[in-house]
Amino acid sequence: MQLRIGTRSSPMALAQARLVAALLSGQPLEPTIVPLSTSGDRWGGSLARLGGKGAFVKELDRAQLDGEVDLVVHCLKDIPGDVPLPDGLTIAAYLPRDDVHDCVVGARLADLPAGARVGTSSVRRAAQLRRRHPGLTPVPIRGSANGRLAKLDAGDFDALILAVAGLERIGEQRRVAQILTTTQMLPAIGAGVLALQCRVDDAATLAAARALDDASTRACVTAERALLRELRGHCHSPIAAHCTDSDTGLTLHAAVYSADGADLLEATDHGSEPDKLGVAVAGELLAKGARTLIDEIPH
Ligand SMILES: NCc1[nH]cc(CCC(=O)O)c1CC(=O)O
Repeated sequence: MQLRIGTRSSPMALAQARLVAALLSGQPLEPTIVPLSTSGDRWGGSLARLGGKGAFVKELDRAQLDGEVDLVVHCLKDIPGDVPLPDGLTIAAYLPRDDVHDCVVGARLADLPAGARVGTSSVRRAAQLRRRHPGLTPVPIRGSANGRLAKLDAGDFDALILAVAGLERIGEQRRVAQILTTTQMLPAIGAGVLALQCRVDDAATLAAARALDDASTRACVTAERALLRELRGHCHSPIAAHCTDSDTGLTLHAAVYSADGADLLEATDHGSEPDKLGVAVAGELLAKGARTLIDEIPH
């Protein structure tokens, strides 16, 4: 049976699709990769003007609903948290979480001089950077991870903040100068997790994808995404969270920042039911005033 995997065309997305194809290959499946170009990839301007991060996933979703592809591989981090998945689509599997950390490329943060330009477009990363390193200047950057590395090499920036998992996927992990601990840089919701999306009526693809689902990762990201949903966070929200799973159950730690990093609200809770845990931690953050910080930043 042929199984067409739809993906964005960036080197990172193609690497992810190849990884999933390798995991799925074997009788009776013959995975093929169908690279699609999304308006998010073609557009060089501000993502906010294109409708946010959703620009990267919307067109893949449409191609899948139209039957052009059978399986779509998304970075979970890129799937909007404030809107439900389109009707007719479901996440059949979450692959085991890769490295969840952000890192610095080009220099260690402590070695950078005052005023150094640190490339990141993430409100979450910029807020945490401003909070811990007020002397450094976060500067917006767009494009694929490979494109960002090229801009660093061209001298446009003094350092970059990127996800370790992304650099590993494009074979550039040697460029990591400093791994940031989750205390130094609390990760994005869903960081390091690949989501395998299927049509709800496609039993054959669903069955193949479900075999790759990692239950522990599913529990953790279900808690993280329940939090995001309750906070009504969008891709420009300064929200960070990390859920871990151990013998004693799930622990969800979450934070909401002001864009300048001056304000920080934090909450941590334990539990065994992922959705309830996410709702509980979101409730604590809202009780502390998270709504005001989140709504300060335009969608
Ligand atoms: N926003 C783009 C994006 N989406 C997922 C990853 C990396 C892999 C991951 O965390 O799943 C990246 C690149 C980055 O943030 O450096």
